[in-house]
Amino acid sequence: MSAATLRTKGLAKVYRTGAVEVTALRGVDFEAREGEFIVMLGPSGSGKSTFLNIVGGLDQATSGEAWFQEHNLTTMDERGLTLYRRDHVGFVFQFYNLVPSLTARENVSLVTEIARNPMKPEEALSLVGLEQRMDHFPAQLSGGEQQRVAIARAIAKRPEVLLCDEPTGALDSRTGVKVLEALLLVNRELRATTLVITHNAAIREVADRVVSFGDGRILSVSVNAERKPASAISW
Ligand SMILES: Nc1ncnc2c1ncn2[C@@H]1O[C@H](COP(=O)(O)OP(=O)(O)OP(=O)(O)O)[C@@H](O)[C@H]1O
Repeated sequence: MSAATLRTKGLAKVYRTGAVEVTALRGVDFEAREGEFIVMLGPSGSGKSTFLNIVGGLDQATSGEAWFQEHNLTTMDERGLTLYRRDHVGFVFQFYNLVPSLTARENVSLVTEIARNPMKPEEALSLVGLEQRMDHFPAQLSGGEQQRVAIARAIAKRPEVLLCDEPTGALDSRTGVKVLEALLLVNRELRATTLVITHNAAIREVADRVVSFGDGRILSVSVNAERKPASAISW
């Protein structure tokens, strides 16, 4: 069994806004190995995005620990977290956040220009099946294609960790399946540890493991003895 890429222990997060406190995470113990594909389910407000943001170095825990390989993210300063995000983490969100005035190729170049060991934008776009669309602007692409550009942008730096928050949330079933296929392919090709948050329970079938959140905790973890291909699911 390969070593843990991500690990948390007693991870807790309290948001304070003025006098109001919201406890988003209440002690989460978690481990993800190299190359694992993990689907995270749970009701709205159960802490999934907060968890993803902390292991992605976008937010700080209130207590507990989060580790990337041998690096403790919870004691890292801002600069360390910036380098961690830049060099090791790819993010994919529900809304693609592409620059409208740049082509697909140029959107991916934004990342490859600052990464340490990037692939060429063309290689990343080919991996997600967009070799014919590199010179199109976002407005000339469908929602699913725009999301695949966003995936190409996230993976062009060859991240060890790929974090996806509702990547198919804005897409219909057929388009969402294509996006899921792209995620599964890059997970296989790059061996990036991949965490996918979704409200869509059908997606659980493609995962190695399924983690269910509830009220700031992990309520259950299940292992899929058999994984379905994305083409076998719909919603
Ligand atoms: N920046 C913030 N400031 C204050 N409270 C926050 C903040 N971000 C999240 N919360 C609160 O923390 C709790 C967990 O939110 P989080 O977004 O992690 O849940 P989630 O499971 O991802 O929900 P969803 O599925 O709706 O995205 C919620 O009660 C939310 O209102």
